[in-house]
Amino acid sequence: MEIPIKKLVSNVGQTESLVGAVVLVATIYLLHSLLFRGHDMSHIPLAGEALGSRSKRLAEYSSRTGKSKAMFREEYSKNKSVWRVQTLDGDHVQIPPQFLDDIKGRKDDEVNNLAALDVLVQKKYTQLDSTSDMMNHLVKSDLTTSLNRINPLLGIAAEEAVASEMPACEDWTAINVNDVLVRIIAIVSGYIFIGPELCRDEEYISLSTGYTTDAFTCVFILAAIPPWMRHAAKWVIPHYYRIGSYQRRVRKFLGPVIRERRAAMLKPDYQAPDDLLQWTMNKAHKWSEIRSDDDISQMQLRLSLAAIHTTSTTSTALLYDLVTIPGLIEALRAEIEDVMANYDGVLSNKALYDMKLLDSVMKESQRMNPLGLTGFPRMTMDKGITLPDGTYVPPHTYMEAPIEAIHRDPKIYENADTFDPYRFYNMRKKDEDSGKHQFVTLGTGVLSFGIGRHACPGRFFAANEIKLIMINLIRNFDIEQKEKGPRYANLSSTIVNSADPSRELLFKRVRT
Ligand code: HEM
Repeated sequence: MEIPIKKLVSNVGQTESLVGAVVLVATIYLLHSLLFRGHDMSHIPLAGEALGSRSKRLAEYSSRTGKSKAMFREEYSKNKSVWRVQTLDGDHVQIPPQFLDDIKGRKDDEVNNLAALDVLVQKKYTQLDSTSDMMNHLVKSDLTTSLNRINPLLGIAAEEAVASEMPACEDWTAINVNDVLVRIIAIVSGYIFIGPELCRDEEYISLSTGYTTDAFTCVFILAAIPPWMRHAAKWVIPHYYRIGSYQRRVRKFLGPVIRERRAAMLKPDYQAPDDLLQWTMNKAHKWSEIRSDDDISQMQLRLSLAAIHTTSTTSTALLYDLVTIPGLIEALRAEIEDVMANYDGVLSNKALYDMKLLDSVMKESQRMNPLGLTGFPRMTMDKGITLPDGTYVPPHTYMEAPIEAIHRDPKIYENADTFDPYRFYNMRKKDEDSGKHQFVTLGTGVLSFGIGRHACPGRFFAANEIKLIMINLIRNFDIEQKEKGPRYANLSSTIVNSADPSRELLFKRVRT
């Protein structure tokens, strides 16, 4: 067959360009791997070494059939010191409980939580901000210290939100409890974050719940593809665009409110609202991170990211646990009625403190079902660190604690795989003075709120919020699992260990 000379010349040209391109890419790749090769971590044992290849280990880590959970538990029981898990984002070093005190005591320029959170939320590609100094300050110094004062408001908010969001349930009714809880928690949190009127606005509910869902869907999609593709890939992920749209919408929603409040604050007799938006406005001038009203609005979105789905998924997991333990709902109802009678029906901070079975069940549920297989994300900074047993962890290494496996450690807990509603209740009874063993108490045995300086500052608020919502659900409804059998399994893959949001529970009203 005759090949036209022109086509031949052009094919040769194309082939040469192709070869040239391949050589160029290969050279860049080689140079990149030589110049920016990760630090040597071969002295740290690798999880799944026996699988033989990186691709097999990655497949196991990201399988959707709970293989990563089994892997974390097995490696945890095998290793005495730190060990590594291979991920698409490099090796993640796992910290056993005996080193947590050492690491939590180190300064932020040695091990840093924000640098690790940036990796966790794929900030390089998503530009997502998780927390900030001012947000921590507001939650610690304004929200938590106000709990005595705002608890009655939180009680009203919880009662109203359960009443408005739960269907009538005159007979047994199947409900996707996670969907309902997300809305209830957005409204109750919003009551304190932006006030009783705005928290019920559908735009606020959509912003405060949707932002996290879209942001984390984007993060999970990005985390599942090789890093070199992420910058390009993000442009075809619809959730990526939505992150920007929430940021624009919150500006439009809260901008006029902030301006109105600021104008009203000039009037001498103005009673400023007692909510987190107002506390942010009052202190904005002291924080360099707040340069405009827009920054104040964006703070509310970031707050939702930290506060709403963490609390709703914790509550969903708790309800899934409650319904599988015969007699537990009745026992909790009896405790609630007793304590309420002692406090003339007022759900004060102290009354909630006295609901010790409820508190114990919440902590046991968190122990059995932490939201992640790992927690306590920390990044080593420029120098790397040497652990108490002499192991060196190089600079810029992502570290975390295998918290699900720690929570099931038989050396820490008797019958660690059994849900014991009275576990922490009994421990608290024996050890009453120390304040230990409460839902909000930190320790190396239950790490769901982290540990140390950067542990969750919102846990006191979350504890009261969950209690108040549970009190309203338990007093008003009988609750059962829809599909009989074992507790609904968690969704588990990579480091995720979330209550399955698609399952239903049955509710029947017992009190009108
Ligand atoms: C049950 C619900 C919640 C869970 C399970 C939870 C869990 C966590 C965890 C694991 C951390 C990281 C701790 C560490 O790295 O050591 C954290 C940090 C944080 N949480 Fe929560 N959280 C919850 C609710 C809340 C709420 C309601 C708020 C706000 C009102 C909040 C605000 C924060 C903030 C600001 C940080 C960053 C702390 C820092 O960087 O120093 N959280 N949370």
